[in-house]
Amino acid sequence: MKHVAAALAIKDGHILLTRRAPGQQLEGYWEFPGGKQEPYETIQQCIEREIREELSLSCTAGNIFTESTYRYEGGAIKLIGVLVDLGHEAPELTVHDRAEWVPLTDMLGYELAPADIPIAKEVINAYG
Ligand SMILES: Nc1nc2c([nH]c(=O)n2[C@H]2C[C@H](O)[C@@H](COP(=O)(O)OP(=O)(O)OP(=O)(O)O)O2)c(=O)[nH]1
Repeated sequence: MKHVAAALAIKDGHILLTRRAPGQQLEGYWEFPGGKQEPYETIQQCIEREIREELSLSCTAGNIFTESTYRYEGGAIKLIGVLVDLGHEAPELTVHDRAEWVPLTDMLGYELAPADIPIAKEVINAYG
């Protein structure tokens, strides 16, 4: 199964969500920044690389918070939510068309990628 790292950047009651751009799989859905784990990297290295590539930010990834398995038409993924401190710099988007710091209590009002919903609920329970 494909392992996908998802950055859970939580700060001051908000979380960073990014929107998948036109032309991508799951276009228009909001998600946690991140991407597929390469075989040579840890989940933390994967998050740090994806944050650099997608948001042009450097960060240190922390612990795994939780995981969710979801079966899309194209195959199943294991989405691994990793806590990350992004500091206060503004992201520069390279693959997404929007990014927003969303109040935790509003997160479920965004059209999240289906695999993200159980993780979002756990984040709200723990931090909301
Ligand atoms: N990055 C990220 N991907 C997610 C989330 N939720 C979710 O279902 N996914 C899915 C979308 C993609 O099918 C897969 C992650 O792949 P990716 O972000 O590298 O996107 P991609 O497949 O377009 O990348 P690529 O083949 O072009 O390398 O996981 C999420 O919160 N963050």
